[in-house]
Amino acid sequence: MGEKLADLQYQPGFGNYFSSEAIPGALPRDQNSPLVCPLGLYAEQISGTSFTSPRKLNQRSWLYRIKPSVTHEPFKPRVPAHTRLVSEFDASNSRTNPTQLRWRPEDVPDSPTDFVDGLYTVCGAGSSFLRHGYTANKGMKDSAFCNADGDFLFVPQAGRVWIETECGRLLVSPGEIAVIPQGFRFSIDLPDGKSRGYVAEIYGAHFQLPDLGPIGANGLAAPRDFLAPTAWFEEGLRPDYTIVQKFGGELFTAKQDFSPFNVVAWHGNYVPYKYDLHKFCPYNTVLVDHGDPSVNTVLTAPTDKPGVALLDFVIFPPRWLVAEHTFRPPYYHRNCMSEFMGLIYGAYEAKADGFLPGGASLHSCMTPHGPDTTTYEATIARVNAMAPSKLTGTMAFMFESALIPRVCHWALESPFLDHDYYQCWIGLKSHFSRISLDETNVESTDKKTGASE
Ligand SMILES: O=C(O)Cc1cc(O)ccc1O
Ligand SMILES: [Fe+2]
Repeated sequence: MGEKLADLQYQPGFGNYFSSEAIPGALPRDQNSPLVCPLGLYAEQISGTSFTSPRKLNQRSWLYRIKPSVTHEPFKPRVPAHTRLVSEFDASNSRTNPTQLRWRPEDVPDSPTDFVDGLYTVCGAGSSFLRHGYTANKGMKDSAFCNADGDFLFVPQAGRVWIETECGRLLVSPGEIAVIPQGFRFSIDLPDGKSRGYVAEIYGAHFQLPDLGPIGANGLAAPRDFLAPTAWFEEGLRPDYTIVQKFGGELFTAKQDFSPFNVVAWHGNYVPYKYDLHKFCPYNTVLVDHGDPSVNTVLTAPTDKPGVALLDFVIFPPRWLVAEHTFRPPYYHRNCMSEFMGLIYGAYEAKADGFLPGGASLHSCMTPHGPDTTTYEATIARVNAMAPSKLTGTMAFMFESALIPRVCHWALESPFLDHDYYQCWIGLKSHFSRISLDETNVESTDKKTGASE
């Protein structure tokens, strides 16, 4: 594994037309599909958008491989069937639940579990948007996974993942994310022996960088910080290799006698990629009021309605808090969008305890939520000492979606479900007084911080 980890090369850029050769000269120069390809390779196109999608949305890549991906035995339903993977959400496997839900981190199992076995669905909607988690303690051996249904956004939380793909390899550490678009075959190994994380799956859309509007041309996630792999291939016989294909929410397997990672060169703009969340350039309040979390959007998967996301991937990274006479933690709110949150490390600003790294919370459409009692009381106790402060050592994130998720039965019955979650708000007491103290507070806050002088 150490040898595998060394010297990984990436190509920077988001949405670029990349090209990469593991052997110089492997890429046809003047056309995509020559009569005979250089080095005797097969040409194969992978289309991530319909052929006729508008040019600015069109995504496809050309792979030049030792054998084409079609060379395998027929697909058969996978045995054993996967019990915790759901994609058609209905009353048989899930229910809606408007209450605030929170889960403690799942344990990584003791029994040998690779990424495919360790992938489980927490919640989702229709057949169009899902959130999964995974826990794994062994690499995928002689097998590759292919999601024919949609794109995977990986958010490892503990333990790195080594992802071999048809375009090359990605090493993804907690604090980084990776996107494996629909249809790419990939295999996951675990350099640290085990890994746990979150996965969002989207159907029918790909991730884009958000528009920056009045922020301007720079800020948030910079295109050059996204890294695509460079061509890498395996050759030779692999007598018992299995392709596991998720297709219509069900798993199928097919045997072949070679590695699917046999692409010697490729070019195109449909690629897996990774991004280090620590490179995010956050924008934030510099005078008053807590801004909406959309300002921290890393990637967005749009719906047809302008500004309405199938999935926004939003982060809450380390940053300075400087707002004056402002309640700095998230405000209390209800949202027509549904919010699934996870914590990669540290503590989240709205929850003093109970929201643990590796855990998750779900505040569905119009379900009220906000800071817990401890956070609220501690914040207003500091009303006269609001010096600039830095949030450090934390990385939380949110999958925010226009769809209303159904929650899988097993997730509602899980021993990791925190039945006392509601208690964190029960202690919020009335501070109501008919005589407002606001004006005096404002004045003393500004004087004490010195920040506005
Ligand atoms: O609910 C949450 O903690 C996420 C969130 C954070 C924030 O700063 C503002 C709104 C919001 O939904
Ligand atoms: Fe929220």
